[in-house]
Amino acid sequence: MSPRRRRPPVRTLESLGDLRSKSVVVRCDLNVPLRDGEITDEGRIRASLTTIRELREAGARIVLVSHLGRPGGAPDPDASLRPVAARLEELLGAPVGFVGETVGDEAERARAALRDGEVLLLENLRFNPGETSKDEAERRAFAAELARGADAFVSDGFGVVHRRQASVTELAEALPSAAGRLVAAELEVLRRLTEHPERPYTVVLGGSKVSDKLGVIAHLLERVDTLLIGGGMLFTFLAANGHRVGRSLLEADQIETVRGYLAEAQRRGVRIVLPGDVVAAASFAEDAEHQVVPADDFESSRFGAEGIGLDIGPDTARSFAEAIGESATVFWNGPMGVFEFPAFAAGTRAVAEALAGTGGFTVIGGGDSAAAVRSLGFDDESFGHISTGGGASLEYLEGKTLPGLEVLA
Ligand SMILES: Nc1ncnc2c1ncn2[C@@H]1O[C@H](COP(=O)(O)OP(=O)(O)OP(=O)(O)O)[C@@H](O)[C@H]1O
Ligand SMILES: O=C(O)[C@H](O)COP(=O)(O)O
Repeated sequence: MSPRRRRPPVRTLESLGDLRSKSVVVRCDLNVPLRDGEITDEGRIRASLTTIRELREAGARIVLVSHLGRPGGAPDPDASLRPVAARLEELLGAPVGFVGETVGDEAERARAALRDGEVLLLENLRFNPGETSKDEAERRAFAAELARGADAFVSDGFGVVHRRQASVTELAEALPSAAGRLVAAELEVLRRLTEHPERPYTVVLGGSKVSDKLGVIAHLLERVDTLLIGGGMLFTFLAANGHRVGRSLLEADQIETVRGYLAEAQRRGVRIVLPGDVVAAASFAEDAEHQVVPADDFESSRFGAEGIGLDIGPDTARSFAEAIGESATVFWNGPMGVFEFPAFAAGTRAVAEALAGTGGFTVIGGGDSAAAVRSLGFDDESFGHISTGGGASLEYLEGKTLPGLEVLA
């Protein structure tokens, strides 16, 4: 097992001293799922409230910044934070100003006009190329614009602490900075998973950010007893075992890597459970015709090589539920299928039920995973913890140094 560095604690709000009449920029992760302009899960907005309320009570002048989606450095009306400002205002029970730009004259005027305890949300950070630039100087320049006129920075977007982006890393370096309450609370739970996980320890992986998350597996193999693979990720595993997967999500250039994981798991005695059956659909659509097929014969469905895998099958769901039931600790990231379409939500529901029903310590990580369990009718109390960060919590569990936490230590 690789040596486990103890991570230094992050600075908390107390380190910033008295914030009355101070201009405080708060990085939140308000990246909520939207459907036709409607917020379909407001968990991340609710999770941000504790810090905002505390700063209001402290009399700070609060400038909130966040990203939404991946608009690629240019304005995109479909990724505007305006609907989020409206919902935040309702949940906070206090006015939340909004300006349609992140930096510029209008933003500067609105920031300067804030009075003690008032809240302003700026437009999507990722409309600006400097936010996600690979060039450190560009990120630094954008962070300097965000920092202008501010006295302090609070990092509370747990979902992005694994990103080296201007509002996460360079902004924290530009101002006196500390972790907000959400980041601190998330770290407390995740520390329990990394330092003393009760065994057997099972990790369930799914979702669609396959290339982001495959790499996590190498590190998880050193730490877990069982890995259950569903969601978009499973098809790269099936391909690694020599099976055809039609038009399903596939990272062809990762097949060799995945073969390496399978061999390594065998060497270490880690159980990787792959689906025995999957749901093949005629197309990626809510009302697509579909059929359950053996995972090792995916193209045997009536859609042949045109089929696209959108969920794990019922046998797989049962075997995953059984493995979860036998575990003392379970971490789950990524839906098992395209749960947004009811016809392909059964696998995700089965896994959620198994987590809710086990006596073990359960943690769900990820914006979409959290949205999935809530949309299927589970309440947050059914699970040990629902983390707002998908990629972030996984990278934390991997043992990686997260850039957004390093700058707060
Ligand atoms: N077989 C599949 N094919 C395509 N997409 C899938 C499949 N299974 C699940 N998905 C999609 O995966 C998406 C969620 O994946 P993602 O990796 O973003 O999850 P998350 O970790 O919970 O979220 P985040 O990383 O954004 O916090 C869902 O929108 C779901 O429809
Ligand atoms: O949804 C997430 O995991 C966070 O909001 C981070 O988004 P990103 O993967 O686009 O950086």
